[in-house]
Amino acid sequence: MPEVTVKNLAKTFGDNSVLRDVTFTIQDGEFFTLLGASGCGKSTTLNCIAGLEQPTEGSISVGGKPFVDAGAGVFLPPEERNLGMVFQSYALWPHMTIAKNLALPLNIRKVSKDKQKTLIHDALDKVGLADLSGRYPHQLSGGQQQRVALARALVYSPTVLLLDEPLSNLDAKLREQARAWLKRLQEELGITTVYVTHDQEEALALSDRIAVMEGGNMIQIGTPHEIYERPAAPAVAAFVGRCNFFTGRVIGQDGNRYRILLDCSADVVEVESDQHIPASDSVTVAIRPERLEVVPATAAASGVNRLKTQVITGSYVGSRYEYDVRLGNQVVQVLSGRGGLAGEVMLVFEPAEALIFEDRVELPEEQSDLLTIGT
Ligand SMILES: Nc1ncnc2c1ncn2[C@@H]1O[C@H](COP(=O)(O)OP(=O)(O)OP(=O)(O)O)[C@@H](O)[C@H]1O
Repeated sequence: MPEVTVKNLAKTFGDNSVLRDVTFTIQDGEFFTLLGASGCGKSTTLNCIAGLEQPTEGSISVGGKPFVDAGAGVFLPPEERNLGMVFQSYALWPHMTIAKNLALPLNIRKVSKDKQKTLIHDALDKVGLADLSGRYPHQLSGGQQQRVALARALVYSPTVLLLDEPLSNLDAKLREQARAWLKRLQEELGITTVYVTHDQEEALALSDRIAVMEGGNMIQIGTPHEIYERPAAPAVAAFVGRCNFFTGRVIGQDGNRYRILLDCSADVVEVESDQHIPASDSVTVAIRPERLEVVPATAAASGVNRLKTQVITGSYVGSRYEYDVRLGNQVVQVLSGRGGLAGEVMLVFEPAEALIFEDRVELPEEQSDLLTIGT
């Protein structure tokens, strides 16, 4: 299975620049996800790989074969790229049986009828639908139709699988099942896969690596663990998982531990970071709700990062309790195992659990909910 190389890709529609200098390499057999808010350029990137869009600048090659090179005037038509593609709308022909739907791409490739039969059976078998080849699409559930669309993309042994939000028409429960199933299938087949989604949970669960996009730029590429634990920018922390942001100023440093005066409450917090941040610099501190803890105000008051706050609301959300607490003029979200807290509480976190970003995030006057950037 080949490697996909995308270099300095740019795309403009008229005056509208929708992709800027996008560069990445997808390893052989990798499940690689393009993640970002609506309109950030995920589908355009995928369509450039598929040959459905022509990039304004840059190049794409698969397994060393040039698919497009804007500078050199190279453009391989989609039908010569041998890629499997599944869209959000499954695009099955309603008046044709499942077997006939799968035969279409084989007819185009002039595969003999005998061979077609075997290939169609094998492809439907891979997605667990070999028994349903004589049915029409309307006789299948949404989840089954989605599998047929996948079988149709696999039937001619494509070199790379391109999936554009293929699970988004399924209801939540089915979607989770389909996710696990798709991941298993991709691993079994070992097929290089490019997946587009705006669903961060889906991206974390499925991917070997994720590329987070914002406004036509790729802002971080990493494993799900890296993206979640070490987001490269506040926008990544906000988009992947939930995150509280606090602006402040560095007022001291001891080794890799920084003392930061928070704007919202004038509290001083301590945060560990390996970056070099000059004193008096304005920074943003980011902490995920599950990395914060709330304890009764009467609990031990000594130690670092113990901040007096007031509970605004507390609710039980199944596995945990979710609190909104007020820290100065800001609302902070906390996910805690501890229930029944009200009134004044102490907000606690470890210096290594927070992140410092040198870019200062614009916070609203009174933050009423978690800040999401770029959505
Ligand atoms: N054919 C087109 N002509 C003009 N603008 C386009 C065209 N196709 C896409 N765009 C614009 O390019 C930007 C990126 O679109 P794209 O579909 O790649 O985003 P996306 O991240 O996949 O979003 P979504 O998840 O909503 O599909 C959008 O602002 C969109 O309006």
